[in-house]
Amino acid sequence: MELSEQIRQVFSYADQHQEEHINRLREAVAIRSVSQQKEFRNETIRVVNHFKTILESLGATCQLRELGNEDFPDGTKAPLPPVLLGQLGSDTNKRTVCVYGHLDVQPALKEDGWNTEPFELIEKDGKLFGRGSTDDKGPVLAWINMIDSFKKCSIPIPVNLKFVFEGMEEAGSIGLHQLIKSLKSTFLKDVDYICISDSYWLGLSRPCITYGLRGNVYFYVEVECAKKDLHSGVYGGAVHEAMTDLVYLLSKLTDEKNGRIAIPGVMDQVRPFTNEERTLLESLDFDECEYREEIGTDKLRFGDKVNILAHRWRFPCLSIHGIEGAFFGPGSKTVIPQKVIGKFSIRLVPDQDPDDIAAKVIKYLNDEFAKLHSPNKFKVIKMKGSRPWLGDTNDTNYNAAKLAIKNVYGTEPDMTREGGSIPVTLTFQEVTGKSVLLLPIGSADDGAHSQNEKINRKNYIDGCKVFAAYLYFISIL
Ligand SMILES: C[C@H](N)C(=O)N[C@@H](Cc1c[nH]cn1)C(=O)O
Ligand SMILES: [Zn+2]
Ligand SMILES: [Zn+2]
Repeated sequence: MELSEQIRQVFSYADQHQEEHINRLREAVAIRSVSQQKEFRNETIRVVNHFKTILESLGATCQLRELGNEDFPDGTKAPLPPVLLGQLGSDTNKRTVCVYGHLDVQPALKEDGWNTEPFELIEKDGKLFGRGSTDDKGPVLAWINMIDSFKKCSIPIPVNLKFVFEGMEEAGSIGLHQLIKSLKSTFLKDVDYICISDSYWLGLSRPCITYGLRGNVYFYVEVECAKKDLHSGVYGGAVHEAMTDLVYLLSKLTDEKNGRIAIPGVMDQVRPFTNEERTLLESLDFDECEYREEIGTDKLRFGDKVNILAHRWRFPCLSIHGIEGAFFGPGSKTVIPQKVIGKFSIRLVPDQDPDDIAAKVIKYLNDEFAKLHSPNKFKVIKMKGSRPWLGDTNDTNYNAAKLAIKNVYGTEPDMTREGGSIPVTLTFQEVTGKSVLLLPIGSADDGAHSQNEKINRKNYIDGCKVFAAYLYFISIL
């Protein structure tokens, strides 16, 4: 099925106005909307207002929905950024597509190993470097560039659009689930399809459609041994050190030889791996060597494509992220930290449930701590949880996306799952009863959450075309 001449005009406009579209990304990247750090909360609020102004300038009607405060473990509070709801078009003869995206980003400091300032968009060799360039400000702006291109060409957008843009996704989408539920019979009532662009291609050149996400459950393990940090020459040998207890506990989370999760019962709800899944994974265009090189490692846990992809997407994994309170700077400080907080999370797959997994983790760590007979204060806290999601790939939403990709890239997309989490995806599906599609535009090597995050100029500009073509096919299928 071919595109109309009008959609081709929109494509030409996007090609000819690349610099304007890149400037939009430059402005957005410059807003330090780091949702996990309280000190940037004003910036997460500012970014939502920034996108409201852009949407309104394109003719959308917008409203901000307040979500109240975030409560922190230390008893403090901070206001949550509002959620931006937008609407463009209300023609009852057209279908309505709801686009979700997030405007917050992961933390980033130049000292983490960035080659450039993370909150300054810098182009080098066709790559646009900057925090949020691919996750998720770039893809959200590709939707906006698409609208701008239709408007400037005076071509009607073939569907009605609704937007749900939030500023807390990287911090677990606090409060958003309740809001989505409350919008069921109002804002979301007439939505026919939902589309999210917040995942990545499997490789560097072949586009994908994503139909599955892992969930996530995040834990803090606190151990406290003293009322202040201690000199290890003066107190070492006399105290039960908090760090020693914590390192022991963290070492008990996975099996030391193969890295499997060692918490009893955690694997019970994982669906069996079928031959059909194996065949699907075998068919995908994925280069193990390219993946290994991108990571910068000589050896992965598995040497073959099927196992690598299965363990990225459809089996759970446990990652230890850091230790708050531990000495980490250069030099050889001889300190015994007073209190340390180990941070780890487990990515979840169907049919695991975050609350059930949390209960198992908390019991296990309490049992292991009891074995130490330590006098230290000990606490395990479940911080946030999100459920895994699987979509149905054989409906108009997915067919429109497949045709859009075929028309923009001249190739069929790979059908992939994603190992990351977008907490609100399943909530959208359950509340609306409508199809949710993940339509990534970024490449596998974009480095979301990592140093030197980027989006390729070509992916950013072509993303706008994919979205235009997708809406066209939604309107005619
Ligand atoms: C896939 C998406 N772009 C993403 O990066 N999601 C985050 C969301 C998150 C943060 N904490 C828990 N979930 C992710 O998968 O880490
Ligand atoms: Zn992210
Ligand atoms: Zn994201």
